[in-house]
Amino acid sequence: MRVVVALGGNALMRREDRPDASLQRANVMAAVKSLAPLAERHELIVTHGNGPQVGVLSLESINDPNLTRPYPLDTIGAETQGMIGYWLLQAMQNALPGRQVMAVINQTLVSAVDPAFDDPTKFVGQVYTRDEAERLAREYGWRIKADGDHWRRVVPSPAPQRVIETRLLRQLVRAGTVVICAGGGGIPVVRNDVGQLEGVEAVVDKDATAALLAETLEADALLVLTDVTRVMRGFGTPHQEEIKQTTPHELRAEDFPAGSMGPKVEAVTGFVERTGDMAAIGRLDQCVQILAGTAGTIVTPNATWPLASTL
Ligand SMILES: Nc1ncnc2c1ncn2[C@@H]1O[C@H](COP(=O)(O)OP(=O)(O)O)[C@@H](O)[C@H]1O
Ligand SMILES: NC(=O)OP(=O)(O)O
Repeated sequence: MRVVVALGGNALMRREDRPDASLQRANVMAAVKSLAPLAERHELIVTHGNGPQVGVLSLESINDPNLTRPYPLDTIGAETQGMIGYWLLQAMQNALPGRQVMAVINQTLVSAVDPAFDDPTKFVGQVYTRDEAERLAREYGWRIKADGDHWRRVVPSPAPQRVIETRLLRQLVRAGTVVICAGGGGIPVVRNDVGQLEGVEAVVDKDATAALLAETLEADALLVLTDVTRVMRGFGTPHQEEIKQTTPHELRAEDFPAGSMGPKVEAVTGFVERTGDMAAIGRLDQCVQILAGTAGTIVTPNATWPLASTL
């Protein structure tokens, strides 16, 4: 099977964690321990989030007295691909001796007139109190939004239209390489007036790019891996209930929050609708069981889809 997994930002660094490299590397090693059995049995493509890390590197750049202007977000996105990609690459190589593993820096085409540029929704960086966030917004010109009980910086997150390097990625996968790519949803780029690629100030949603990549690379399954066992109906209410197996039709009848579960549900729903294959959302450490259909929220084209026999 060919499997695309999207590794949640939470798996690498929780919002409230200190951003020390040692902590993130330990989290990456734990993630890879869970993913290695999938890579042993299947063609594996790994994408990862970068929201917390973009915030850290952006603040460093803002506070660098030697810079005339802070680094733009496309450049910071590339930095996070290099940094997280390197951690994942090394951990995968150590876990899978004899397997070819490659981490690539790559770009995702977005529309320069995507409405997301006027309505930032992607949370980046750490959490603040409302007062702190408002002070930073005034000082740095940030847009901020409530994230649960906290406040965070938000940046535009335009829809991914195409992963620029798709053909090369396909060749790597066909050659048996475990491919780490489209980190942070891919470096956001547009085509300028003369047809040249150019970076833009944005952070693409990695779940949305993972779904696009899964479709274009003809994956058999898309796994969106995060820190919750299953998607819940009535999340956070006394009546919340886990969704075990569902269909795009059923999921589209529910409401999920824009900054967290919403993009994941949209990604899996869209993939299943467009391809007729399976997708799932669940906990990283249960990825093997999720692929077998025995854990997570499994999304199939219809309720009678023959899960066990197909997987
Ligand atoms: N209906 C829901 N079911 C389960 N989790 C939900 C739901 N709505 C919101 N969440 C929240 O979504 C979070 C996962 O989204 P997010 O923090 O963006 O993940 P990641 O950083 O791993 O990509 C969970 O930790 C949970 O708090
Ligand atoms: N780029 C992105 O979607 O990152 P997170 O998963 O950390 O939000």
